[in-house]
Amino acid sequence: MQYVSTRGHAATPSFSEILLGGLAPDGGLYLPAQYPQVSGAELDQWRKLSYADLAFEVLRKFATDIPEADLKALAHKTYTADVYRNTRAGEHAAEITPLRTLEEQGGKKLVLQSLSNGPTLAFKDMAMQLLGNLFEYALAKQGAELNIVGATSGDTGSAAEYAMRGKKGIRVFMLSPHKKMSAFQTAQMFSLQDPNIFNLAIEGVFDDCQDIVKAISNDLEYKAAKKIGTVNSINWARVVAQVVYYFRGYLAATTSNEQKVSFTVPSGNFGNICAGHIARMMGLPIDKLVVATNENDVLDEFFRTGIYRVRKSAETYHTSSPSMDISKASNFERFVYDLLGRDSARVKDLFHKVETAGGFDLSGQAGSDGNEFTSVIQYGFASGRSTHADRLETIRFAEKTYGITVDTHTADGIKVAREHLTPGVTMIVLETALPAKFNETIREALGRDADRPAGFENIEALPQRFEVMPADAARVKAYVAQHTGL
Ligand SMILES: Cc1ncc(COP(=O)(O)O)c(C=O)c1O
Ligand SMILES: N[C@@H](CCOP(=O)(O)O)C(=O)O
Repeated sequence: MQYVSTRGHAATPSFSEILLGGLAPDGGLYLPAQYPQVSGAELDQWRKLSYADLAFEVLRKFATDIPEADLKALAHKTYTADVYRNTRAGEHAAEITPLRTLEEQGGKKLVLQSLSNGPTLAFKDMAMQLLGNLFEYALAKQGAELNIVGATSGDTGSAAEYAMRGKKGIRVFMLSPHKKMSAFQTAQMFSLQDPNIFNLAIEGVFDDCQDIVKAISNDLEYKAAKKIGTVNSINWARVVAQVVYYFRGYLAATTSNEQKVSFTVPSGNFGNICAGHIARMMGLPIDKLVVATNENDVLDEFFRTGIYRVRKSAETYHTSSPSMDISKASNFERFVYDLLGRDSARVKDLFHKVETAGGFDLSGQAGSDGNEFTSVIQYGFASGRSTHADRLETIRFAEKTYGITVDTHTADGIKVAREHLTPGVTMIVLETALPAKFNETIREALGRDADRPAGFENIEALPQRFEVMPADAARVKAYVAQHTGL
C-alpha cells in the first residue's frame, strides 16, 4: 500500500514512513493511493472476530510493510479487556466498544457505541493506545527516537501522554489552550510527572495550537533535526485505527450485510468522522454519516450550504463541550480531496485560500470556487448543531429515558442523531467521552456529580506541572530544542 499527499507531493511513502513522519512535506495530509475494499465474504468472516482480530484484519490492509505476525501481536497487546476496563454497568470490557440500545420505536432505532472505556475515558484511547505500541515497535527497529509535538483541546493530549509516558525514545510536547479545558482534563494532563512529558499551555484556542504544530511540521529542516512526529489525526495511523470501530459497530448492530446503519459523530477536528468516511469508501454499508457540532458550527455550515468559512480565534466560542471548540478542522482536507476527485492542485489552492481569505465556497453559486457540494450527498454526509441549552436538556433526557449519564459531547451527538433517525436504519451514536471528564456541566444539568471510575478520585488535587506560553511557533520550537538537547 502506498500513500499520497492531499497536496500532490510526488513521493509515495509506506505506512511506517508516514507513521513517524506525520504531516506530508508539502503541508498536505496522507491518504492511501487507493482505498482497499472489503468484500461481503470478508465482512461475514469478520462478524465472528474479537476486537483485536478485527483490528488486525483492517490494519493489515493499510500497514502492508509491517510483518503480519508483528501487526497481529501489536493488535492483541493493545485491545485487551484490561486496557478498556472503565465500563459501566451492563457493559462487557472484552467487547472493547460495547453497544447499548437507547430507543426503538416505529422502526427507528438509536444505539450508543461506547468508545471511552480506555485509560483516559475518551475515544482517543481507541487509536492512541495502538499508536503508542506502533511507535515503540517502529522506533526499536530503527534504533531511532521521536519528539512528538501535538495539539489538544483536552482529550488527544491526555490519551497521548498516557499512551507514551515512560516509553523509550519518545518525548511528548503537548500544546493545549490555556484555561479552556475542563478541570478534570487539565488535571489529567498536567498532573503527570514523567520526565518525557511536557505540557505547554498556549495563550489562545485549539486552532492556534494546531497551527503551531503544522508550522513546526512544515519547517522541514527543523523537523528532521529535532526528529519531530505527530499524534494528532494529522497522523494517518490515528485515523486508520479509528476506522476499526466503525466496522465493529456495524457488525455488532446488524445480522446481515444487506442491512445498513448510520453513524452520528460529535465532531471538531473531523478526524473521527473522517474514519467513518474511509470505512464507507472501503465498502462498509453505511447509509448516513451525520456530523454533530457544538456552537462552533463551521462543519455544520459547510454540510448545509457548501460554504467552508473558518472562524478566527476570537470568534471561536468556549463551550461546555470544549473538546469540539475547533474552527479549522484538520481532516476536512482529506474529505475535500475525495470530494474533488482527488485533484491535489485544487485542494492546494482551496486550502491556501483558507489561510489567505478564511475559506472557500463549493456551493456552485455565482463566484464560488466549484459546485462539488452537489456531490456531498453521495458520500452520505448530513449534519446538525447543538447548543449549551440542548446539551443540558439531552443530558437530563438521557438520564430519565435511557437511564444513563452521557458526557456533553455525546449529548451533542444524541441531540443531532435524534433529528436524523430513519425507519429501518439503525443509527449509532459514538460516545466520545465519559461524563466524569465534564463534571461542571453534569452538575449543572443533573444537580449531582458524575460517577468517577476508580483511580481518578482526587485527580484535581494532585500537583500540576505545565508551562504557559504565547501562541508563538518560534517560542515552542526553542522550548522543544532546549528540552531535547537536539
Ligand atoms: C470528547 C470528544 N468528542 C468529540 C471530539 C471531536 O472529534 P474530532 O476532532 O475527531 O472530530 C473530540 C476531539 O477530538 C473529543 O475529545
Ligand atoms: N478534540 C481533540 C482535538 C484534536 O483532535 P485530533 O483528533 O486531531 O487529535 C482533543 O481532544 O484534543
